[in-house]
Amino acid sequence: MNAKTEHAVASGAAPVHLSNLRPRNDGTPLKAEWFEAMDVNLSAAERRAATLTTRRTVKKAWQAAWLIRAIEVIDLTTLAGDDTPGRVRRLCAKARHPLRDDLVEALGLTGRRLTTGAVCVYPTMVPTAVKALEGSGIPVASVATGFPTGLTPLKQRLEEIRYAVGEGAGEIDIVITRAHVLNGEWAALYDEVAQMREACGEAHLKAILATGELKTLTNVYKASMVAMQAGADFIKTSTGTEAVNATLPVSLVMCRAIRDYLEFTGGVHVGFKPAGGIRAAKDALAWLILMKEELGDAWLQPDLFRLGASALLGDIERQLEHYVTGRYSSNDRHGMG
Ligand SMILES: O=C[C@H](O)COP(=O)(O)O
Repeated sequence: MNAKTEHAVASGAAPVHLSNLRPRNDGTPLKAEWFEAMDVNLSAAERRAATLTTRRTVKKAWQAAWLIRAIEVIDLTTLAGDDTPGRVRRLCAKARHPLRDDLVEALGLTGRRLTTGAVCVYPTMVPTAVKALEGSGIPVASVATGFPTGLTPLKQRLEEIRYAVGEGAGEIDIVITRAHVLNGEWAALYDEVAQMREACGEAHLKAILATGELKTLTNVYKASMVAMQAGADFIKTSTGTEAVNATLPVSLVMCRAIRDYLEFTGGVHVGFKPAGGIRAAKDALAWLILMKEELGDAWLQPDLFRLGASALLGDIERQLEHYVTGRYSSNDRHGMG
């Protein structure tokens, strides 16, 4: 790599300051007038989403810089029934050192802090992750509230949040009750998310809408708005277990809701997290383009944007290796994530 491209990689992915977190979203009272008349046009959303990746392409050095940024916003995730402390420790080691040393050096990033945005695990794995990430500044995110369906009594769901926070999780990924959306029970949805936010204390709350189960994009918009009014710091597409997980049209609608909320509140920034099935580096680029086009550069930082993914990092590393060496290596050279 020559000096010019090295500079593009290094400067395109400026260091991220985790201590500089955004203020929490305090929410608002439930305001149905902000969403009740909304009717999202499905084909218009699909058309706009399809043009995003064709109108803007990211090439060579800038692509490498964007992939570095993608690494910095990954919530590196393991949410499997056979998770063990050993697997979580290996994932945390990968979060601390997401790229091989030879690639870091070839990309001109030696000495620069490079980690994933967070590590995301089940509640009982939080203590292991907290210990493994000690001193790294990488937050531990925990799913909670009966993930992935949320169909346990509210009392238990709130207790689960308090448990994860008590064990050191700085971020809580909650799931909503889909039935509240499907039945138009907006006050019930608002109350549920508001109680969950309260149970989070200082921890940031990401509200998983499970958009693949909400039937319409209009429901996605309304659920997004209600979750933000109830104080969600992030809205997140999916658990990774729905039949349909993160898609660009759904993400577009959620970004528009974030933009409207910013405008209605006079400046409250809410983050966005697509998750589920995001495995290819080119998908990560598509979502970064969406954020830049729809919400602007502030949403290219980990305090306002995360990619929830268990298997994306391996492909990003593979693409960066190709950028540096001109060759592809086999998938099994790129370990967890
Ligand atoms: O929240 C993150 C998702 O569970 C990850 O889904 P994935 O395993 O399809 O990447």
